[in-house]
Amino acid sequence: MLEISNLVKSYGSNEPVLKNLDLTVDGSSVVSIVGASGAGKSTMLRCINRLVEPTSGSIKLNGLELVNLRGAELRHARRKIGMVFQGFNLIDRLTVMENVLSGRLGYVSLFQAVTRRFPQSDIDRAFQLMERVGIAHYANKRADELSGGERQRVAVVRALMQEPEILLADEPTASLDPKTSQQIMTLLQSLAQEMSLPVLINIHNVTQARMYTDRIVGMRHGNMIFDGGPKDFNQDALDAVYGGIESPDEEGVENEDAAVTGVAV
Ligand SMILES: Nc1ncnc2c1ncn2[C@@H]1O[C@H](COP(=O)(O)OP(=O)(O)OP(=O)(O)O)[C@@H](O)[C@H]1O
Repeated sequence: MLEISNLVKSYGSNEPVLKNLDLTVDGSSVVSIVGASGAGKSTMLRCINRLVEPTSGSIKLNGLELVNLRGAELRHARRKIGMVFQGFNLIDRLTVMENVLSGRLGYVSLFQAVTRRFPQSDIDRAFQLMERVGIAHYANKRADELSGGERQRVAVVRALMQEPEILLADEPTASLDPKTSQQIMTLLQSLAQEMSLPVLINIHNVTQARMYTDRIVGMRHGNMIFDGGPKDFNQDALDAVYGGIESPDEEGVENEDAAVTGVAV
């Protein structure tokens, strides 16, 4: 379970970009974080894995306070936080398997890491997960030979190799076409269920947030101004979150839905 309370983040002496946020997410929930550009979505996600230092407040993952951890304790805690990015963040010149195994770097010795001698149990788990997401046949291909959707699957498997207790996804579908985006969202939804893994997704596509997540959190100017089910995220909520600005992906919704009818994942 993730428990965020009174989270504040200010960059330098500027006005806080996160203002006393509270958020609790339990196992297997898939939560979308929506909001206009600059609302603070990425900052919140990055405070959780401490890529950004919170100014004050508390972030607990399964009871462990993450704020103020240092050194080895922080490295150990980070192993339990998987992250998936818009740009996939793979190492292009390495194979799919090598990228996937890099998810174990926090668990192996320096010697094993440098010589890339991973335990057989890691290799077995890598194949198991690659099978699960449909990329096992690409194990020996270079990462840069894959399509965007395939690359994001590699990134998801790499994150799962960390044996995470939470998965954070920062606009995981923003670089993908509509059909592939839907496949990735369905995949994240299924994995959350199968692994009892809470998943937090920063997403600009409100249609996908409504379709593929259990809960939507709406942010505006660093405040959480909506927290509810997809059905409750109606026009009023949309207007409140986006303040009359058209949300980026409300346009063309019908086309997108039509494009993905019958997609199997
Ligand atoms: N490293 C930084 N230094 C100073 N200000 C920052 C930094 N990172 C983000 N900000 C500011 O914090 C605010 C929130 O940014 P953040 O990236 O969290 O928003 P967001 O909701 O994720 O936006 P987007 O949807 O465009 O990614 C913005 O005003 C941004 O300019």
